This record gives sequence, C-alpha cells and structure tokens, in this order.
Amino acid sequence: MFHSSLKIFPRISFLPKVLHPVASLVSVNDAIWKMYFNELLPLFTVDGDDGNYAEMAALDFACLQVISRRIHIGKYVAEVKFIDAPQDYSPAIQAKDKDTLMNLLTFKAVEEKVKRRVEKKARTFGQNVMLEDNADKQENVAEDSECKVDPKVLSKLYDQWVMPLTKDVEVEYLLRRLD
Ligand SMILES: O=C(O)C(=O)C[C@]1(C(=O)O)C=C[C@@H](O)C=C1
Repeated sequence: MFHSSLKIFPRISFLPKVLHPVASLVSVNDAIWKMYFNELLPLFTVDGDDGNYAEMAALDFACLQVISRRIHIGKYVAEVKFIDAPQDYSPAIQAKDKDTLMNLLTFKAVEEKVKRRVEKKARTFGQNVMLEDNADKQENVAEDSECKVDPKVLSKLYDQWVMPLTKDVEVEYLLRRLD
C-alpha cells in the first residue's frame, strides 16, 4: 500500500547524468538469459517436477534481475576507467580495438579477490543454521555440503559468466564512448 504522508525516503528530483547517452544501447541480457537457463541452473538443480511453477518463475525473475543489474553496472565502471585515463582508452576506442580495450580494463588480481569474496560470502550467509555446534569445527565456518548452494558454484558463476559479461558491457560501452 502506498502512504503518501510517509516521507522517510525523500524523493530524489535530480539524478546526475553520469553515463554517456549511448549507455542505453548497451545490453547483454540475451547472453545472461542463455547463461542462466543453459549453464547455471543445471549446476544446482536436479531433473524432476515439484509443481511450484509460480514460485520458481518469481525466483528466476528475481535472480535474473540482480544478475543483470550487477553485470550492467559495468557501464559505470567503464565510465570511471575512461575518465581516469582518457589518453589510454581513446586511441583503442577510435581504432575500435576490442582486444586492447579488454586488456586495459582487466585486473586479474581484482578478479581473484572478487571470486574469493563471493565464495566466502556464500559459505557464511548460505549456510543452514544448526543449534548444535560441532566442537571440532572451526567456529562460524560451514562445510560446503551444509550450504544451501555450493559456494564453489557461485565463485564459478562469477569467474565464467558474471565478470566476463561485465567486461563485455564495459567494452561495448567504451566502443561508443566517443560517439
Ligand atoms: O573492478 C573492476 O575494475 C571491474 O571492471 C569489475 C570486474 C568485475 O566484474 O568484478 C571486471 C573486470 C576486472 O578485471 C575486475 C573486476
């Protein structure tokens, strides 16, 4: 229900335009859709029919939305990188050189940290909470088999799809950045 008198969150009437207008043309949603249904779901589902179609459709929709939002944040990341070093990016943009752009915007050490953080978060927040503590077990660290989703699957999701697609978004945005 909408409460017009409730003004906890004031409306933002002015949002600064950070991105170049071509940003609205950049989308990898088709690739995200294919990745989600063809590659990701088979990693943590089993064949069968539990009949929960409405709930599943709603959850798939929510997952697709957050994955898409995370990946398209790449437009902002690319803009920051361009503003920081236009002298590095401009020649490659003018030459439409995708490989050089990809090399310029790739930071392998950051990617390794992202993967490790995702795995740790999944292990921490995705564990099934049990009352009885196992005395031998290190405190607050769940075994992978005790987690709702295997933390390694989530790190793989970032390694193989989320970060590569984020970088595709960055490249596609940068290619049009000087239009
Ligand atoms: O942090 C950055 O510089 C990004 O471009 C984001 C990101 C990611 O998707 O997490 C993508 C590419 C980089 O190689 C590292 C990380």
